[in-house]
Amino acid sequence: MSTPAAEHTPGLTSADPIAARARGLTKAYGSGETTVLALDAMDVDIARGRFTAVMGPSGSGKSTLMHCLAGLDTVSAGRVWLGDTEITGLKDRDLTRLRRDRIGFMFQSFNLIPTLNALENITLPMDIAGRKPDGKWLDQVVDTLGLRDRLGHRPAQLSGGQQQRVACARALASRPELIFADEPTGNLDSRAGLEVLGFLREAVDRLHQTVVMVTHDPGAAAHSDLVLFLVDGRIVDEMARPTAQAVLDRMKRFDVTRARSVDGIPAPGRASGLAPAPIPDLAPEPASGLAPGPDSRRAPDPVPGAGPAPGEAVRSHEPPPGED
Ligand SMILES: Nc1ncnc2c1ncn2[C@@H]1O[C@H](COP(=O)(O)OP(=O)(O)OP(=O)(O)O)[C@@H](O)[C@H]1O
Repeated sequence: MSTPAAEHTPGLTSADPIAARARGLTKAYGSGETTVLALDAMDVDIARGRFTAVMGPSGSGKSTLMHCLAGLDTVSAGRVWLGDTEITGLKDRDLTRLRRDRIGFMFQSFNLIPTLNALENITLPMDIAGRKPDGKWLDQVVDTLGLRDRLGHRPAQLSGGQQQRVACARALASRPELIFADEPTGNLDSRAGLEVLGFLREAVDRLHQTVVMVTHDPGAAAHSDLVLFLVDGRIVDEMARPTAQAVLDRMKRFDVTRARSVDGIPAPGRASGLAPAPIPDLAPEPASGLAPGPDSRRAPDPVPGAGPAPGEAVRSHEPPPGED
């Protein structure tokens, strides 16, 4: 939503400290007649220490927003900050370091390394960065997520829910300023999904982490403190203390609006038959050059569990937290 600075910016009351911020955030894909405006001059503030959900119809720009806030994708216009650091304009190498040190990622496919046990997977991003885990914090994360007796197990020896908990612990382990979760329950049955949402909630309530979660599921969004609703690359509404029913009702209204809009003039950010964006491929420490753009995106790995060998971890299509 592009709002004048003096007005309320979605995601925040004036008293909240800010974990991430975007102003005039614009992302266009393609050029000329085939241009798709995925984000349309968006202003947003992500409150620190809170759980924010991002919802909206398919193609509304949710993943693009997450990628741009996380510095996984370049912006076409506008500015993005992580805390006080402006990330737009950072060199690729600095961006990589910032993501590794300050951001945690959780994705739909857990992206664990099959040959490493749970503990090794959890600490892998820090190992790659040459950082020693904070033992006390790690213990707290492991216990909060109920993984204590599973640390020596490899992913194949864990249930889907346990694997996602390991992915959650990996995102939390370095105590990042901000955790981005893209459909983190998408590959889980409802019980395991609920469990993971409960852990994300606890990460915010007990461990004082900040979580931004993209989801299609009103039930998942109901675990958040605040839901931001996107339509055609703009934030059109927000809902504090959401319930699943209230979120569902709000989403239904978008369907009606969109159906009307399809009959008439297409909305600016409407998809032009393109598939939603897969997670971009990220190299570990790019030697130089440009931040990963849309062309660097690869289709997701179709073979579940067929993750890369340990040495290839950083080339995965869905970057483990801070491991990019
Ligand atoms: N690499 C790309 N090249 C061209 N267009 C893209 C690319 N990535 C995304 N888009 C377009 O940008 C718009 C927003 O996509 P995005 O993936 O952010 O939406 P979304 O809300 O996350 O969708 P979904 O809920 O289906 O995952 C869509 O119209 C999409 O087709």
